[in-house]
Amino acid sequence: MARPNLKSLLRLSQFAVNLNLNKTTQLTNLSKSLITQNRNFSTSKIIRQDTSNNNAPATKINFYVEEYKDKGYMVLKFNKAPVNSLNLEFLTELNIQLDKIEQSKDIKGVILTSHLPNIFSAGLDILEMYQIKQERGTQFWTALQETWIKLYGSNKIFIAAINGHSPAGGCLLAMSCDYRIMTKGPYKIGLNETLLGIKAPFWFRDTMINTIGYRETEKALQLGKLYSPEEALAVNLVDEIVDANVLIQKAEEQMVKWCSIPTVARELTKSSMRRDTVSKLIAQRESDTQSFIEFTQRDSIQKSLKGYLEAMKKPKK
Ligand SMILES: CCCCCCCCCCC/C=C/C(=O)SCCNC(=O)CCNC(=O)[C@H](O)C(C)(C)COP(=O)(O)OP(=O)(O)OC[C@H]1O[C@@H](n2cnc3c(N)ncnc32)[C@H](O)[C@@H]1OP(=O)(O)O
Repeated sequence: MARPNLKSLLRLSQFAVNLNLNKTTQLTNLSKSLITQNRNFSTSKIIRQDTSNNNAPATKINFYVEEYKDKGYMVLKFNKAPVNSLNLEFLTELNIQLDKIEQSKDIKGVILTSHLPNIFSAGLDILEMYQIKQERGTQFWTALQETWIKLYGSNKIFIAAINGHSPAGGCLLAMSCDYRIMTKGPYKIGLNETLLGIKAPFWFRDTMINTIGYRETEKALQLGKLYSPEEALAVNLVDEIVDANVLIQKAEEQMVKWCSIPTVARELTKSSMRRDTVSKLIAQRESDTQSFIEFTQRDSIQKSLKGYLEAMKKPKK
C-alpha cells in the first residue's frame, strides 16, 4: 500500500477527524443492531465541517458507550481509527465522557477498552507535537492533563480491558485504571517515550512508579521498554492476561467483584492512595504545560519526532 509523505500526512491529520457519511451510516447501523440486542448502547459524536468538501458535513464517532445501569457499570470503547491516537479533539470528548461518568449516580464503574481490533491506544497523537504551535499545544497538553486528573483521580472503578497495543499515552490511560486485563498476543505495552527522543513527564513516571515500583520504572523509562503481555504480567503492569474471546467477560467479572465492595470505604481508600500524586500535577499544571511547549519546540526534539514519523511511514516488511 502506498504510504503518504509527511506533507500529505499532516493534511490527513486535519481531515482524519472526519469519516465519510457512508462509514457513519455503517456505524449507526451497528449501534442500532446492538440496541436491538437489548443493550443500552449509545454513541458519542463529534460533528464538524469537513474542510475537504464544504458542502458535506461529516460525523465521526470516537466512542461507543454501553451502559448497564441495572448492574452499575458501563463499557466505554475508543473508536478513533486507525490507532486511537490521543489528539485534542479526542481528549476533549473523553473529558466530557469522564465528567458524565463522575456525575452519574447509577454508574459505579467503567470498563475502558477499544472498539478497534489489536489496538487499545497508540498514545499521544505525534502530530500534536510535531511542528507544534503554542496555542494548540497548550490546549492539547491542558486537555491531556485534565484526562489524567479525571481518570487517575476518579473515585469510580475503572477497569482497562487492553485488547491490543498500548504504548506511551495508551499505557498511561491503562495505568490510570484500577485493574488491567490484557489480551494475550503479539502486543506491547509500556512507556516508550525515550525511543521517540522525549522524556516521560513526571506524572507519567509517578503513575508508573505507583503501578510497578521504583526500580522497574527506572529501567523501563530509560530503556523505553515495551512489554509483551507476559512480561507486563510479571512486573504487575497488568493484573491478568487472557484470550481475546474472554477479555470483556473477565473484565465484567472483575467489575462485579469491585462493585461489591462497600463504596465509601473503597472510594476513601482509593483517594488516599492517589491524592498526593494527583495534587502534585494540579499544583504544577502551568509550569508543566510551559515545559511541554518549550521542550517540544526544541530543534532536537522536532528532529527526533520527524524521524519517528518518517519511520512509521516506511513500508512494513
Ligand atoms: C523538561 C521536560 C518536561 C516535559 C516534556 C514533555 C515532553 C513530551 C512528552 C510526551 C509524552 C508522549 C507520550 C506519547 O504517547 S508519544 C506517542 C507514542 N506512541 C508510539 O510510539 C506508538 C507509535 N505507533 C506504533 O508503534 C504503531 O502504530 C502501533 C504498534 C500502535 C500500531 O501498529 P499498526 O501496524 O497496527 O499500525 P501502523 O503503525 O500502520 O499505524 C497506522 C497509522 O497510524 C499512524 N500512527 C500510529 N501511531 C500514531 C501516533 N501515536 N500518532 C499519530 N499517528 C500514529 C501511523 O503513522 C499510520 O499512519 P498511516 O496509515 O497514515 O501510515
